[in-house]
Amino acid sequence: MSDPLLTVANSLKDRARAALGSRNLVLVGLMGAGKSSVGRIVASQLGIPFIDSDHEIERVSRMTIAELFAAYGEEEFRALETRVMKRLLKSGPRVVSTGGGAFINGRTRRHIKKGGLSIWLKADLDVLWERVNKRDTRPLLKTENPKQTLENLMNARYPIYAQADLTVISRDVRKEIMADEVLKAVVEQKESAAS
Ligand SMILES: Nc1ncnc2c1ncn2[C@@H]1O[C@H](COP(=O)(O)OP(=O)(O)O)[C@@H](O)[C@H]1O
Ligand SMILES: O=C(O)C1=C[C@@H](OP(=O)(O)O)[C@@H](O)[C@H](O)C1
Ligand SMILES: [Mg+2]
Repeated sequence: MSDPLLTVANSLKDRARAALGSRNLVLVGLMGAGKSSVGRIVASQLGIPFIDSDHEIERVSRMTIAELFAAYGEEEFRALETRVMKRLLKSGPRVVSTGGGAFINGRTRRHIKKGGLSIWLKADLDVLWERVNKRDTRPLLKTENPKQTLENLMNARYPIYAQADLTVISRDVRKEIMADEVLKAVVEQKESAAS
């Protein structure tokens, strides 16, 4: 006998997959929002490839993000990020998790708008801080007061992330639940576009 709960779960995946079509699903938002970890789950649920743009940048440059910032500075990093994103978005469907600054860069944002459905994982300061303060891999947070830096980035960037096609609130629930909320948002945008 089929399990009714399983049937609902399957149909959410199938409906989200159908709604996405050949587009890329692009996760944007601040450091710690869960783009990399939730994106991986969403891709596996949809049965399509997952790419994290930071990992791709590290693979092609054979350097870590921290090394790239230290050796070439943020401007060069952004130029490389733009090139990598442009290439990743040429074909789909894929789930592409971006680094937090990608959508803020005008050129990269235009590539995202052209090549994908963008989704902002929006979180409040305390949620982000709890997550990012456990690791020191993020060069932009190597400041005297990293929590204040994060808050400044929130103030500067949130109006721009708000231009994403969809928004999902990233909260302290399991990553699998966040992934389901992303899938639901994809389904709902399709249904509201059709009505
Ligand atoms: N929903 C969640 N619940 C608990 N921890 C989470 C959740 N989402 C992400 N994390 C953790 O927060 C940290 C940052 O997540 P990550 O996916 O790297 O974010 P981003 O790519 O947006 O910077 C990681 O350690 C990750 O395991
Ligand atoms: O917000 C940013 O400008 C950055 C976010 C990082 O990615 P995550 O958002 O995945 O941490 C990484 O791309 C780099 O450290 C710069
Ligand atoms: Mg990430």
